[in-house]
Amino acid sequence: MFKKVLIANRGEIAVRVIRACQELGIKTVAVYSEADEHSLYTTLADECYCIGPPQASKSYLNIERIMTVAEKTGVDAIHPGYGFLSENPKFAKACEDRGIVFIGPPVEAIESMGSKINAKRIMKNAGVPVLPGREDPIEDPNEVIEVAEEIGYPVIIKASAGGGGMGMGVAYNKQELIETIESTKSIAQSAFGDSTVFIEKYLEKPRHIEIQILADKYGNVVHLGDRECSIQRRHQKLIEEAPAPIMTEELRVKMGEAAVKAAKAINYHSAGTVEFLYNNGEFYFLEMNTRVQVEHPITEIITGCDIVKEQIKIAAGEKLSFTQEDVEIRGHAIECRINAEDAVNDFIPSPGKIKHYRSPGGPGIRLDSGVYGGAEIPPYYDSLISKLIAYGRDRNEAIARMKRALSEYMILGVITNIPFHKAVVEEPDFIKGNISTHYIDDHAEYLK
Ligand SMILES: Nc1ncc2cc(-c3cccc4ccccc34)c(N3CC[C@@H](N)C3)nc2n1
Ligand SMILES: [Ca+2]
Repeated sequence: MFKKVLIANRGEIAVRVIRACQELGIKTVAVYSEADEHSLYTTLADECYCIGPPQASKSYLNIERIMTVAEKTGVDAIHPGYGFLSENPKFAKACEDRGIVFIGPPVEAIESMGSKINAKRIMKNAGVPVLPGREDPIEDPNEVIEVAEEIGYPVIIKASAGGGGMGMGVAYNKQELIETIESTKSIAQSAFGDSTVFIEKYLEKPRHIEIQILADKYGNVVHLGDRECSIQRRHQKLIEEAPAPIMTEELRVKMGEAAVKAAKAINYHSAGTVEFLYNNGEFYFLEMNTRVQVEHPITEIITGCDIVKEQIKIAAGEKLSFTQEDVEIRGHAIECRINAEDAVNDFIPSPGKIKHYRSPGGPGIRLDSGVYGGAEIPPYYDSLISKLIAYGRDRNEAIARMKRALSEYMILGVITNIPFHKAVVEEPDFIKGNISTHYIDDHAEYLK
């Protein structure tokens, strides 16, 4: 097992990884920018080093500075968390070149899943259901018009180097298709330096259901069930839950098998998530995320599995200590992402100093927080303050506990989206489980 690990991240996920390391008896090294000098995670780590000014490009995205600290402190491994360098193959490679274990998947897996066209082609060949369309780059618009007519409008044009909703355009007819190809190509070129785009059938109101995977370095792959992540705004998830309200035992087995097949197809190891679109009974591969995700705690709570500890053990060369038969889903968990943003004012970020802070608690409540009373929320990074998770024996109990915890949670000094979350957990459609990726748009009036 590792003796010392560097956490190349900040905020609540840095706290989360430090906690997992402490439980495994591993020493921790934190890195921080000048904006995070007095943050919670730096006080919990055994050692901490400043790696630069607040701008992410000069700190949390600066591979050389992180490597310098890693080598100076003699760490055995680096955990990238999520975001920042977590899905950057160059970072994973830089670790390996220095004999430092990257706590994540093989470099090749990060690379292949980073190309959405490549990922789709691999999954289709592996027998994983994919949306109708083509898995090769669009060259000749006329040929694409034929494909669009074959699969039927509406169609969606997606950037292969995109992901998480960046670089997508929907076309409802031939005219729009030609325009959408051009506009998506130019966005892709300027955003990712790669104008490769592809076409697929557009689903009007799908649900976003994802499967959590754990795979060791010896070919053992298990899934830890499903999560519903449809309540998003501009591709930023706000509320996630496990299991998905529409999930049945039979569908979970089918989606779980597809996700395990996907992981095996790319010789995956570590924690990973296979994202699917679900549409009246059918599900289709969307993307594979080669990192631990923000919403991993809801899966931890209903399975009893510590995903971050499993990741560390896998990276250290241990075999999975359980099989698929051992995985049991019990109860229901909901996560609300608590952001320093003003939901009433178009969700604009609201950085600043937390003047008063009182955490919720009691039965079924878990709070993964990156802050404390008096902490500064900097404007340089995403606005996530903490994740409030409520567990119940069933979905109604989880909702009742979330409602209670949201009313207990007090954060004064910055504006948060707690009022938004309170409105959602009382909204009739949400309570009935009638949610899709258009939930927020469809309930904008109610959620004001
Ligand atoms: N063929 C087809 N049909 C409908 C889709 C709808 C979305 C989508 C669009 C808007 C919000 C979403 C929220 C969760 C999941 C997907 C979405 C979508 N996304 C959004 C982010 C990226 N993961 C892909 N791809 C789609 N692809
Ligand atoms: Ca993704």
